Amino acid sequence: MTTTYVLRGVRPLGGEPADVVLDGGRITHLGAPGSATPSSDTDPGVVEIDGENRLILLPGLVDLHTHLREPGREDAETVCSGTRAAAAGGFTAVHAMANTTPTQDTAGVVEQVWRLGRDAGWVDVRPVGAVTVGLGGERLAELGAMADSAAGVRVFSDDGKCVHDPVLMRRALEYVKAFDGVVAQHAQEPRLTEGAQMNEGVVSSEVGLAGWPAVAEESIIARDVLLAEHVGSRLHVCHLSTARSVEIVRWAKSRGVEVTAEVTPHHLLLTDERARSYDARFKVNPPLRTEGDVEAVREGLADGTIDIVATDHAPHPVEDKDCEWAAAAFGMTGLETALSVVQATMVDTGRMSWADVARVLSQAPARIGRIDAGPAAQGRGVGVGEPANVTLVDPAASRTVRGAQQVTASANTPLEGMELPGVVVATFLRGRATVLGGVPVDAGGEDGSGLAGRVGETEAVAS
Ligand SMILES: NC(=O)N[C@@H](CC(=O)O)C(=O)O
Ligand SMILES: [Zn+2]
Ligand SMILES: [Zn+2]
Repeated sequence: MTTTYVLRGVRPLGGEPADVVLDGGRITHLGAPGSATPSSDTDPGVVEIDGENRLILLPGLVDLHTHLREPGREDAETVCSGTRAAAAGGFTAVHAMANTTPTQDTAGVVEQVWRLGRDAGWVDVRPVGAVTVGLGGERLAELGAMADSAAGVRVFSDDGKCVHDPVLMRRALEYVKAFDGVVAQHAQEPRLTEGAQMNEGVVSSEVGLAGWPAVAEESIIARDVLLAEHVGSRLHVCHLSTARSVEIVRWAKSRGVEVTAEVTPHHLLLTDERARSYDARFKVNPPLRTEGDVEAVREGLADGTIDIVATDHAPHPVEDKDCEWAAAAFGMTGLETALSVVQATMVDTGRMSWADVARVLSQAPARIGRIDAGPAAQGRGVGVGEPANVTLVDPAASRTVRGAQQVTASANTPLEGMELPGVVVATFLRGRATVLGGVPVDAGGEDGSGLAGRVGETEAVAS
């Protein structure tokens, strides 16, 4: 039995209140409050949720940059735990980065990750394919075979490492054109960042940690937009973090280069001042930058120079983070807090509307990853007839972030103890609830069979 969900008095994209019905995996009704006819009084297959004219209905969030760690580092995260965390954060699709062990550089490995995602049933998992064999930066991986596999790879990245050889980068850009793919570059000139631990600047010299100059990122982005223009291909810039990176992308777009760019929630919120604590939760690649950089990435996101927010969710086990700064791993979790950080930095500051949030966290990432078409389309909005991939958010609620209480298997959040606005109340994947009452629904598989007995939680939402 599948459940019909009637969402009463919800605000699609933050607009006027409406009634929305999710039935048979699709949005079947969107009308004025009171217009939805299915009722739980007369039909046991109907669950009603009261949005109280406050809850915001967004298209399911799509992450272009997630590290799920499986295969190889299941102690940090698995496809199941990571995608469950994604659903809790309001996501219905994630792109799983290729820096696994073994590397996602063959059709076999990307199909394995894709299958694990499908069996877990929390979100659609779109594996990213490695650009080079083993992320070694020497030989192109089998890009075509990964594109043609069941996983249907469209995004290719050596993330964690930079494709620094310009000849290889050029070949990759040329190659992916054949299947409308995109190369997502981790822009880090390796020679300029040898031994680097944090942003190079006033703070790094004061705390005595080796600095990582902004130009190490900017020089690669500048080179890559020129290469993308030269070969007429699509380039995506991962986790852009400096003011001049924004300037370069703005310039490239003004020339018509097919470049897109992402910023992470942590680069929208935090600065390198955090490194003064020597707390390795703030150690990340690229590093947290300066106040001026934070202002520039916010401005770039608001004016469309930066296309999307991507989490770069990078879980690490406690022994790899709770140690001396220099010995700690780079990376922070982000799936469960991304939407709240965007609300805090962009919506509550008046820089962006909720429709803009839908664009940068769902529609644009779905388009870049080419998952905005086909039967399992994502990021298409909340119109009648669209697949029922939607997220219900309470913008007036807030919570205090506790890494140990998050759904992800790792606790390395840089937001520990921070109070953030916005709570994901419910997430639906093709009409099946993956999260209800703010809690993941352990349904398992596409049939939603696990939903029986969970209706009580739904009533808690409605009351
Ligand atoms: N962002 C990080 O600091 N770490 C990422 C790699 C990456 O995104 O470059 C990881 O895989 O841990
Ligand atoms: Zn990276
Ligand atoms: Zn990453």
